[in-house]
Order: sequence, then structure tokens, then C-alpha cells
Amino acid sequence: PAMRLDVVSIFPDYLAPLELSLIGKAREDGLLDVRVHDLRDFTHDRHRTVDDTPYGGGAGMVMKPQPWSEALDHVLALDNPSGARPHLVVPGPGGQPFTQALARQLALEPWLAFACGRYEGIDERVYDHAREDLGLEVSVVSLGDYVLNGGEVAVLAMVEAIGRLVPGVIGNAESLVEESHEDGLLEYPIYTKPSSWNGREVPPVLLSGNHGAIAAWRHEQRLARTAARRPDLLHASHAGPHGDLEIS
Ligand SMILES: O=C(OCc1ccccc1)c1cn[nH]c1
Repeated sequence: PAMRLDVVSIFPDYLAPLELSLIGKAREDGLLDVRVHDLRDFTHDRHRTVDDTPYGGGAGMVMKPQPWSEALDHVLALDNPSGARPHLVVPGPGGQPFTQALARQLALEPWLAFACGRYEGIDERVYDHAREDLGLEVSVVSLGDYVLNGGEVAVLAMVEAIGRLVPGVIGNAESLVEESHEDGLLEYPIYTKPSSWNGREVPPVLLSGNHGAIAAWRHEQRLARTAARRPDLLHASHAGPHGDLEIS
């Protein structure tokens, strides 16, 4: 059965790229069932109001709870015979880090619903309502320590990272194996033809046909790159036989 992905946003057109290329094809192949909903369809006033000023004062605006409650009810009611429940994922700067590990976990779920916040965010009671009244698992997830204007860009990134892990979405499975962050190290440098270009040569080991030496060189490169760019990713399990993390 297709993995179901619902997205609620006041800018549904922002999610149009999900109709393209890989994710678009996976939708055609029935692997992903992606539906985008306009939050303003769940307002009833002339101005289709979705936000208001924050209680307690402060800058900016807060998204009103009622439209979100009606949008979630609509998502849950849509052709949902099994009564299954979606995992509600809300992008936000204050969330748990979105990592390849979390992407892998989410790719195993049958149904994800994404709530795209705008302004300063969503009234907290929507999270409580979703958890306590709708019985949903709710996760606030951050792409990184920076602030976007809204959740849409984050959802595009997450849907791409998750969608490509769904079996059948990516053609050759092996391309999924050797990837950054899969085993905690960054990827090694890659090369293709011509072997000499612009006076620059491809490292000879890669042309040697000596697969042991090639694998060793690639591992060394991954360690060196990770030490240089992401020392935070390095830990004891990556130490060499002498327990050293020093890169030669
Ligand atoms: O800004 C983000 O989400 C959009 C958002 C949601 C709620 C209020 C303001 C902005 C974000 C940053 N890292 N990961 C997500």
C-alpha cells in the first residue's frame, strides 16, 4: 500500500515541487499518496483569518487553533476506512533534529501528516488537542538552528529525504547504501571520466583495480573529511585499531 503524506499549509502552491521528478514519479507509481490542503479552506470569516495577536503580548502573530482543528479533522476523515492514525510532524526551529536516522524511522510509517506553521507558530493547544483528543503522535522537528518564515520549505526537504527511502521510490537500491550519514561518516570524494581534466588527475588508486586499496582509501577519506568538517560526528567507534582518532 502507498505511504500516505498529507500537508496542511496556507501556501499550498509552495508544495507544488512534490509533483515533480522523483516524488512525482513515486506518486504515479502509487508508492506515495501525497495530498496538500489549504488551511484557509477551514476558516469561515470573510478574510479567511488564520492568525491573531499573541496573549501575553510580544511581537508577531500566532496561528489560531480552530482552523487547524478543522483541517486535522478533514485529513483524518479523508477516505480512511481502516481508522488508521497519522503521525503529525510539525517543522519548527525548536524541534528535535531531523536526521537521516529520523528520516529512516518516518519512512517506515504508513501515514504522515505535516503541519506548516507560519508567523510565530501555532497555538499550543493544537498540539495538546492532536495528542489528547485525536490520539495522534505529534513530533516537532527542526532542520537546523535557523529560522525560516514557515514550515513549507522544511516539509519539502523532509518529504524528499523520507520519500526516497520508501522501497521502490529510488531505482537501484545500492545507491541508497553508500551515502553520507548512513554510518555516521561523511562521503568520500567522487570522480568520473576523463581521468585527466584541466591538468588534474583522478587519484591513481581509483584506477588501480585494487579493490582493497580503493576501499581503504575511501574510508581514510571519509574519516579525514568528517574530522575536518564535522568533528561532532566522530566518536570512539570510528577510532582505528590503535584507538586513535588522529587522521594521518
Ligand atoms: O523555521 C522553521 O520552521 C518553520 C516555522 C515554524 C513555526 C514558526 C516559525 C517558522 C524551521 C527551522 N528549522 N527547522 C524548521
